[in-house]
Amino acid sequence: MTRTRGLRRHARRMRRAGLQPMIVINSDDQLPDVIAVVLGRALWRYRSELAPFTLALILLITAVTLHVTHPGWWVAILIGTALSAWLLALAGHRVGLTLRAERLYAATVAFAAGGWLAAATALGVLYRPLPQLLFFATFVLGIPWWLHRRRRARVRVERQLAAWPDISQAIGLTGSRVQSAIVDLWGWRARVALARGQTIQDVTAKIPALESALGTYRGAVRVYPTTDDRANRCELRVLDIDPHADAIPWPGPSVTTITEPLDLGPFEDAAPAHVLILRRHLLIGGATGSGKSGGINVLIGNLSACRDVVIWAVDLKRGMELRPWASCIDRLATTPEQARALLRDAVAILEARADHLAATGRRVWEPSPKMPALIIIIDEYAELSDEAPEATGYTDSIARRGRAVAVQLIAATQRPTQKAMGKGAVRSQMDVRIAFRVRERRDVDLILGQGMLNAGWQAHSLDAPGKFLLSAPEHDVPRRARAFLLTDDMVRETANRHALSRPQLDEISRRAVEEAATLAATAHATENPREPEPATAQPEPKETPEATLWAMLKAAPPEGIPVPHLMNATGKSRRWVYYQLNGHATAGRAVQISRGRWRASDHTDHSP
Ligand SMILES: Nc1ncnc2c1ncn2[C@@H]1O[C@H](COP(=O)(O)OP(=O)(O)OP(=O)(O)O)[C@@H](O)[C@H]1O
Repeated sequence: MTRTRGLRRHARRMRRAGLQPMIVINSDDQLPDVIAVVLGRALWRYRSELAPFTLALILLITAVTLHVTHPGWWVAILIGTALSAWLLALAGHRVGLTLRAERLYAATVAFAAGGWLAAATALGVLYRPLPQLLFFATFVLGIPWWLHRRRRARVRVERQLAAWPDISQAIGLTGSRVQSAIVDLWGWRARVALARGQTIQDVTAKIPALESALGTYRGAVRVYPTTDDRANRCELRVLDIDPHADAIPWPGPSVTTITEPLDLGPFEDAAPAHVLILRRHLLIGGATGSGKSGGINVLIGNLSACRDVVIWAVDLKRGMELRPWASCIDRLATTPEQARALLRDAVAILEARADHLAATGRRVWEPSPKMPALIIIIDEYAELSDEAPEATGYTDSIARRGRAVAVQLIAATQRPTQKAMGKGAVRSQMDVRIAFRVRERRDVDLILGQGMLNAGWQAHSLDAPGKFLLSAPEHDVPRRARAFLLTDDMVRETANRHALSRPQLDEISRRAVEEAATLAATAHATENPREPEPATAQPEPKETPEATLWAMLKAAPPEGIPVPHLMNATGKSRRWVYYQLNGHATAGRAVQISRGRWRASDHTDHSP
């Protein structure tokens, strides 16, 4: 025994000297003892991979014991098995089984293991086909275990952390300790306690050595101060996968309210690019094909899940980009006239809200499902300036005065030159800037602001679609991020899911829109006594709700008009709208095109 301890000490000394320990055995040495040590270490090191065999062995021993001592316990085992499988399936997330597949797997294993144990307790382990069953089940149920990505990642991290004393010594950070570590989707992060006199700068200087010692790719290790800012602690971020190597599928909405920051996609170190957009205007710029529309999809995907936001949009490319979201967009303008009317109404809302705030002695509009924020998305802003230049006066007002009343702009454009952005203050009022790849270096300053290129915001060097730089009050250093990517199916599915839960504009805003439309109609009638008012998305304000609904059904595009639009235009409840729609459908006057979308039937020429 003393000899073995001596051998171990010797091996440790050699390892410290940088040599591989070599075990020398002569004929009269204590061979079984050394083999036991090596075997024990291997069993311990590979304990995770061996877990299915360990479980099978435990079952076997337990079954043999119980069959001899308490064969009648099989009923209790069976009840316990059913109960634990059921609990794992239903409440497994409480013990860290976050995915449904993981919970189902755990429940299946519990059920199979418990069922076998009950049978073997009653009948004996040699009762056929119990031995064969145990053998095959170990392998079949072992496969998902061996292939499970998170388990493998955890084991890899555990091994790297176990080697930390050696690693820290090899790179000159002797005495530092890993206090805790978390494995996530992209790799792992650990809190490191530094030895006396070591600083975070010492660790940063050792990053290349650390990457080599951990066997990662170059650029995979980041070092940050800890949140408590202690000088003798740091956070180590180790990436297994480069988060920007491939397109990153959108995981779904990250918010349900605009009062929380939403997640646009990960930065290079996998930290989420969270940005708050409440009471802020957004400018999105980038060359064609750089991913602007993808970025807008992420924004709308999140906003569509917020019950305290009404989305309006202007898409003068005939609605090509934004139409897939139509069921979640309360009002979509696809022609210059509609855009003009939409922005005019937005200014009317802004003013009505400002009056309301002044009258009630409040400073800002707090969005809620009953008093939602209004977000106006303008895709390709330059087209608006070109085709409806007078409408940019409205965007100017919104940009300057919209924040407090939560009437906000999200404008996207390739190059936000002064000409493209109209003459007003829109560009200078943008609080959050998102720069996708630009073609020319000088475009960086156009999107992000004067001097940003020289300050290191190199948007011209972004090398893949969807990559962007984010400038916002909480993001003041240039860090590359990559937007999530929504496939067409994801857009369709998300829009369908949220279409029915979209909020309506509040009473104050609705009344402001009606008044603005009446004023515009009166002004138009005065200027052009014979011509009718050009068609806009809004119906005649004086019509009855029934007539408004019918007019909108008749004017609906082939894909139908969303129910929230009908609710908004008529000012009636969902129940009322559906009651009317059912009446029209029964009479053969209206048809449901898809979920929540209706139009007048093709064969009808009679009004109700
Ligand atoms: N986040 C992303 N991750 C990976 N690929 C992306 C991402 N966003 C966009 N792409 C790819 O780049 C292509 C162009 O993207 P997108 O249409 O969003 O660019 P754009 O800047 O809006 O272009 P345009 O100004 O011509 O409309 C898309 O078809 C898609 O394949």
